[in-house]
Amino acid sequence: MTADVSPYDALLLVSFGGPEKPEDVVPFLENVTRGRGIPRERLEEVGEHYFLFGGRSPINDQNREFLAALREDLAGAGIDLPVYWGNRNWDPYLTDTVRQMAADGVRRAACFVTSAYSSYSSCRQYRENLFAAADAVDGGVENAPVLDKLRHYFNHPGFVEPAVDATLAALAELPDDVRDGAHLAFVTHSIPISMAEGSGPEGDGYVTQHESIAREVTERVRQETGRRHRQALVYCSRSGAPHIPWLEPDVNDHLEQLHADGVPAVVMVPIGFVSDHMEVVYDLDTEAMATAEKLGLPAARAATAGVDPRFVAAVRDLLLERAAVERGEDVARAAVGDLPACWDRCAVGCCPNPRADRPALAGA
Ligand SMILES: CC1=C(CCC(=O)O)c2cc3nc(cc4[nH]c(cc5[nH]c(cc1n2)c(C)c5CCC(=O)O)c(CCC(=O)O)c4C)C(CCC(=O)O)=C3C
Ligand SMILES: [Fe+2]
Repeated sequence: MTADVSPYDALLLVSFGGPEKPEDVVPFLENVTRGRGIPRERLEEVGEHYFLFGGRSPINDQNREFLAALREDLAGAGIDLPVYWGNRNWDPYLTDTVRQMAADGVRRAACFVTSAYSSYSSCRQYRENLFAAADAVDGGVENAPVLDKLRHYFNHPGFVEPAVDATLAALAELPDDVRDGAHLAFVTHSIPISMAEGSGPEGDGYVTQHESIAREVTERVRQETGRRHRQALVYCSRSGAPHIPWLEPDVNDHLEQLHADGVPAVVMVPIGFVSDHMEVVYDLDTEAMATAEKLGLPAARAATAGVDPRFVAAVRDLLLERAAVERGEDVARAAVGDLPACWDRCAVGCCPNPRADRPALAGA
């Protein structure tokens, strides 16, 4: 593949956003949960997670690092392309960034979202955010840059290989006498079951995609260690009203169960997340680690992809792949595991909005 990025003249990093100081926490939570029926007690509890870390989420700094790494990677490959960054829930907001892109004369940008899987929250909602940002440009969507969302990358080798190495490193942290019997707990964000059922073009995409990668990482770990560790997909960060069912088991309940079953140790592998943001440093490193400690269950947590050079290079690969597709060329799409590489444009009914039909970009 050549380093031809045409028809793109910019890359846009799209992320969730997070608060940076204590005064930001409540307005940030209001942005996230506007119109979503999250109980007040849950918001107060989550606010406390942020206050425990000084009112500052790590996510924006992680995106700044990722941006710097991306720019370096592109420059190193001889690609001269401006890289922008915009968030759904906090400054820099996508609407401001897309306005700036329009003012800078950007015509067509490839968008990389810091969320690897299908679901309303992790895909269509970002597509709605992209539409709203384009629509907020003077003159509306017609005058805004064309925004193409790059395909899901949960099964891109640049995302999976760092997870394998991180799992091996976490296993190595466990005491020698419990390592071989350790279970792997692959962790991702819980979502409402109705949202999970509607995810992806055929439904159940969220769980199916995670399960595929959990199996692939487990198999690659076996190839390295000669051990087939038992594994399960479990969930963190359940929100919403208690009467609405969300994906289970919760990681803490899972740890209790492992302990009750006599499992000697566990490695938590947060395959649902691309960096060590609040869900990871609070829900796993703080809360789930406390559960493991209380149980006397040796536990280690695998690192997320973060700025691993292979993950950063995966963004370049996805950009060049999509650019070639848009130029009408044949491309080989990198993918590992038992699912094929994902589609470029989401199907019409993919990951429906549970509340309202809002316009979204980057669909068929
Ligand atoms: C699938 C998924 C991902 C992974 C994909 C992706 O990355 O997009 C994700 C990531 C994140 N979620 C984050 C934070 C929050 N998520 C919330 C609430 C919710 N998340 C949901 C789903 C997801 N969330 C859902 C269905 C809700 C209920 C409300 C709604 O229907 O939207 C709430 C409200 C309080 C609460 O109820 O927990 C907060 C504060 C942060 C920032 C962390 C930081 O600050 O470091 C990140 C990266
Ligand atoms: Fe979330």
